[in-house]
Amino acid sequence: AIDLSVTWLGQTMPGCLYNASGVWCREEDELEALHASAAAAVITKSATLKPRDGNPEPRYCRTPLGSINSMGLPNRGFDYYLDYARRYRYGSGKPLFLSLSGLSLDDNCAMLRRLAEEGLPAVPEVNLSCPNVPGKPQLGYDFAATAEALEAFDAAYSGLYGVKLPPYFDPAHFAAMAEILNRHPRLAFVTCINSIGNGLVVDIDSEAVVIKPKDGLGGLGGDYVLPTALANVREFFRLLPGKDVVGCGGVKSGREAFMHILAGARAVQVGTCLYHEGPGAFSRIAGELAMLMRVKGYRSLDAFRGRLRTL
Ligand SMILES: O=C1NC(=O)NC(C(=O)O)N1
Repeated sequence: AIDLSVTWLGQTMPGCLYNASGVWCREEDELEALHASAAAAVITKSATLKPRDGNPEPRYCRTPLGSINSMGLPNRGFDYYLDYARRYRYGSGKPLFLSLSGLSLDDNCAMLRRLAEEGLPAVPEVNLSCPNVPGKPQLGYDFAATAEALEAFDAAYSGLYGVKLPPYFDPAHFAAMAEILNRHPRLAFVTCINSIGNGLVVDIDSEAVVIKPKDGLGGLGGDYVLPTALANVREFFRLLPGKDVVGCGGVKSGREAFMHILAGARAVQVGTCLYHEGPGAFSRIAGELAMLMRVKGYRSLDAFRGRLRTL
């Protein structure tokens, strides 16, 4: 039999696929649908301390190659997701991750401290990479600010946590970030990647952009981002010994999930594809991955994780 289970963060989850933060996870009924699906874990929409409406619509658009979004962190606020985390069924074996995207370092630390006080099994994934809040540059592109933030996170939260990284495009940037991330032993995982920020999709019929915020600039997902996502997974897999890398970006079938794991991913998140297919995507993709493994003679993910060959 094919084993798709993943052991990390001191627990074993029944599979390797779950949602990317932001997709199918803002409302409790969405989260419950994910938990009831073949998703092996659940992560909540990035929370800010207070509820947010987000950016004006249209703010999401599907394209033949994926998606563009400038949601602007619309969410129910930290208390809503903390309340959900209090009632979540951890006994299912499906971990719950809380995505935190504070609008300031103080907000991120306040949320981490509140979460620590609760002593819940939920694991924080701190979003360093939202590209869509006007006036808020992506923290992950400011190395000094990232270094300062991680020191503060360590002081605010005594458990294991992760960060959601933006895509990087230069070996010097991979090295600079790895040097910072490797200072933090309780930073247990990085999720690579968030959307490729500030793309521009043009509709030639209307001769206009397709989303309203930021004059049409938005984060790209889907086929557009797969090679960049795989590069970030493989580089951080090499550069962060002892940490896990979660793959996110361009996964729409067992093939891309296989690629992410081959590149080193411990687990794999699904965003754009989930947005359009719904939670049924998880059983389809898991089945395709299992079939691919069977054909190749792999019985578990450990048999090929990180074994991407170079020439
Ligand atoms: O981190 C984020 N990445 C995105 O692509 N969009 C959302 C958002 O805009 O809320 N946040």
